Amino acid sequence: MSHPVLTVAESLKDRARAALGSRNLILVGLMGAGKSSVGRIVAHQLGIPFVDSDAEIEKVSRMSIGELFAAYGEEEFRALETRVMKRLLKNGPRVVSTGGGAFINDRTRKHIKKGGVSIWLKADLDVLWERVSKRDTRPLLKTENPKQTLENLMNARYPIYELADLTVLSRDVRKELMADEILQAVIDARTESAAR
Ligand SMILES: Nc1ncnc2c1ncn2[C@@H]1O[C@H](COP(=O)(O)OP(=O)(O)O)[C@@H](O)[C@H]1O
Ligand SMILES: O=C(O)C1=C[C@@H](OP(=O)(O)O)[C@@H](O)[C@H](O)C1
Ligand SMILES: [Mg+2]
Repeated sequence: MSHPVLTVAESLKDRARAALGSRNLILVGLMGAGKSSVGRIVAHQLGIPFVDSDAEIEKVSRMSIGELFAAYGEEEFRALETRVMKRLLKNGPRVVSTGGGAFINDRTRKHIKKGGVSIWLKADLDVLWERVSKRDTRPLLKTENPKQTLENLMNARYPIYELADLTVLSRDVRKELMADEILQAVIDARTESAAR
């Protein structure tokens, strides 16, 4: 017996959830790209846990990211970030939002590559600047010319973010739309690899 007419198209989230399987979905990209806020929505859509590596680092250290940088410096922060990321990626599926420098660190990037599907939220300088300039919580931008610092970070880091499995363009549209585009990218990647 066949039932073609009664087949209801699976929703975007069901298809993305099936495509992800037990892998983690790891959001990477520069400060202000929307990793933390959009990542939470994506996890909710998929019905899987959400973790933000910065929030987790703040929890284990009982310090803010700013306090950690001030007290121990960036190098120590990166070492802690590597350990925390390794632990967060052990069990999937989860949506894991990283801090902007995590994927740039060779050791952390290896854990990310092994731990699931990485997706780069790519944005242009003005979009990022408009967002990050509203808050002063990011220690790397406490410089004389923070917009120039952000541009320097873009130039240094974009070739490395390119190594992520997928890329989605982050721009000023509703965060829910950004989340849908991420789900679609996960589905498309699965379909493409199955077709090969
Ligand atoms: N698509 C979007 N449209 C408008 N504002 C956004 C969008 N995505 C993120 N934001 C805002 O930009 C700021 C930085 O976002 P956040 O999720 O913290 O980025 P990240 O974790 O990548 O640094 C937040 O205030 C957030 O609400
Ligand atoms: O780009 C970076 O090196 C950093 C990004 C921050 O996270 P967000 O990208 O979520 O702002 C935070 O981890 C820290 O301030 C360092
Ligand atoms: Mg964040």
